[in-house]
Order: sequence, then structure tokens, then C-alpha cells
Amino acid sequence: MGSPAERVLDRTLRAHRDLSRDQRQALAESLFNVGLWRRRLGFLLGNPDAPPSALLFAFLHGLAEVPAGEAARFSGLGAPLPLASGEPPSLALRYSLPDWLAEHFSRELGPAAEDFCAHLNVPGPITLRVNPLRTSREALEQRLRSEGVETRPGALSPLALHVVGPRPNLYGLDSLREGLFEVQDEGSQLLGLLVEARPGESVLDLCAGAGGKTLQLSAAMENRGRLLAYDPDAGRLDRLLQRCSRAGVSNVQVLRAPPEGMQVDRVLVDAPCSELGSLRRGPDARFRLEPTSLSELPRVQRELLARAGRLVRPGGRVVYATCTVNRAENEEVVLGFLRESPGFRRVPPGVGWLDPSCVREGFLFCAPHSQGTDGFFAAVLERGEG
Ligand SMILES: C[S@@+](CC[C@H](N)C(=O)[O-])C[C@H]1O[C@@H](n2cnc3c(N)ncnc32)[C@H](O)[C@@H]1O
Repeated sequence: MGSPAERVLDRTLRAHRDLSRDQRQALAESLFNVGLWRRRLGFLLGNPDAPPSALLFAFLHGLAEVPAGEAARFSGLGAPLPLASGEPPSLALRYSLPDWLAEHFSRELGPAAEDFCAHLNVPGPITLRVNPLRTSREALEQRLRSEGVETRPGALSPLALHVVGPRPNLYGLDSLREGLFEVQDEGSQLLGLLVEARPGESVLDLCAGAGGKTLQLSAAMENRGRLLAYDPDAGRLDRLLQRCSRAGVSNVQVLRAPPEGMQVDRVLVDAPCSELGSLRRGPDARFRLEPTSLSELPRVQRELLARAGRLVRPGGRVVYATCTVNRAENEEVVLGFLRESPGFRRVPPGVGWLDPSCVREGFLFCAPHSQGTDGFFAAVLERGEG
């Protein structure tokens, strides 16, 4: 399989610097939509292996309702092509998913699968997390307005601002360079909040990556106490350190080897997962996945959660989180851990602050079709004092 769509677009735009702003926008949207909808477009054309010009025509005429002649001209075709009419017969074809993945979502979500899959084809909002070490949400809203970016507060996380209107170039903003905010989905912010880290505590971010949640945890700790960040990917940890300095975070200690022999107050396991909850973020992630990528993950996840269990002190908390919709990586990992670890119990997530719509069977579960967030799962586990 070729490169991800984002990289192809980037290469194409760099090779054609003469394109106008509108032309660049049209190119980006065509590539995104043809990439995303390719299975449904193949159905419309009666040919799953149709060439790109035919796919573009099918998108423009069949889905975007551009008149046939114009759509053919835009697509570089001599004449319009015949398209099938009527709704595609399967979930996979309706929402342009591989068959195995549509079947997976049907098994996971039952009747809600249709709505969930429809939302995977609508781009998610751009959501920011205010950095409370530098400013407040209200002050950030004002500051962004002065920089030409309108936002509105999120309803689920007290740290969230959603960008309103056209996609701005956030990376050109002084407010970003000054570390006033980070880009972070509102559901992802809930995972960080579930840790309920407090100033002065010791907290371990066991899968810290480039530090999205490490920064959030540090702010919750008011930059006080010990925040340990581990990830096997050294490059991500380097980026984490750069982001810490931009955000004014000074209580983070990066671990370059897996943590052992310590006992901390709280551990966040933001586990590597199949990422089925963030499929709306890119057009072709769904086509790059293999069923085996789902089945291989629970073993790693079980190991990580067991390690977290050994690293938390009696009376401490472990939050296990993923951005996927897959019981084998979510509920089953946690329930298996609880069976083998009688000293731990599951506690209701976010008591007193988490919107009840985000709780399913005692776990956090949020998704594009129900909360407007990417899809996330989390369990809050506490170790008994004994
Ligand atoms: C969901 S991402 C973490 C995202 C990060 N917490 C954030 O908020 O930006 C999962 C991370 O787990 C890391 N990972 C993979 N295997 C691991 C292991 N055995 N132990 C710890 N982390 C691991 C990956 O490198 C990846 O950065």
C-alpha cells in the first residue's frame, strides 16, 4: 500500500507551489474525499478498482451533486460515466469501510454502528486544551479572538475550546508559540482529567508519547510534585521535552528505560491501541489497518496494565485508557487484570464532574456520534490500602 494521503498531499503541494489558495484547497479536499470514500465510489462506478479520474468524477457527481458535465470536465474525463443509483446494500459500502471493519463495528456497537460509522466520515472539530499554567480558558478565548480565531468552550472538559469556522493555521499563532494551548481532542482531555492528579503527588505517565497528557497532568499538579514520563520511542520523548519547555512545565522527569522498583500515587496507561476511535482524523487509516493489528494488541496492553499495577502504591490509582472501540483491547483487558489482581477494584469514572453520557457499564466511553469527540475508553482502578 502507498503513502498516507496526508504525505501524498504534502508532496504534491510542494511540487506545485504555483497553485492559488483556492486551487490548493480544492486539491486537498478532492484527495481527502476520494481517499475516504473510495469504497463507496467503487460501488457507484460498479468497479472497485476504478482509476482516480473516475473516482473523482463519482465523488463530484455522485456524492457532492456537481452536474455530470461539469464533474466530468473537472475530473479530466471526456464524458460523464454511468453511476449506480440507490443506497449501497451494506454498512461497509455505505460508509466506505473494509468489510471486516464494518462487521467489527456492528458487533461492538449493535444498532448504534450505523450512526457511529456515519460520523467517521465527518471531520472532527479542532479542539484546543488551555494550558492553565499560563492562562485561563476565558483569557485564551479572548487572546485567540485577537489573533483572528473564534472559539467556543467545550461542554465536557473545563479545559476545552473548539475552533469555530474555517480551519486556521494554528501553528502560525504567537499564542501557540507562547505555550498557551495545545491541540487535543476533548475526549482525550477527559482521559487526563480521570487521573485526578494533585499538586505534590508522584505520577507516572507510562506511555507518554510526545507528552500530550504529560503536559495536562503537570498543569493539574500545578507544576509541583514528581511527574515521570516513559515511552520506548526516544524521538517522542525528545518532542515531549520541547513541548514542556514551551508550556512552562518543569516537574517532568523523562525515563529512558522502563520504570521499575518504584511506587507512585498515580499511573496513567495511555496504551498503544488500534486507534479505531480516531478514524475520522484521516481518510485512509481505515484502509491501512489489518484485522491482525487488533488481535495482537491485547497482549501488550495486558502487560502494560500489570506493570502499572506493580508501580502504584497501596491506596493509589491506575487509569487505563485507549482511543479504540474494541472490547478485546478495552473491557476485556481491564476485567482480566481485575480477576488476576484482587488488591484492585474498579471505581466509577469522574464522580461529581464527568457528564453521565460518557459512562457506559462503569467505564468511560465516548465517541463521535454520541459526544462529538473521537472514540475513547478508560477505566479507573484503585489499589486497596492493604
Ligand atoms: C496512545 S499513544 C500515547 C499518547 C500520549 N500519551 C499523548 O497523550 O500524547 C501510546 C504510546 O505507547 C507507546 N508504547 C508502545 N509500547 C509501549 C510499551 N511497551 N511501554 C510503554 N509505552 C509503549 C507508544 O510509543 C506510544 O507513544
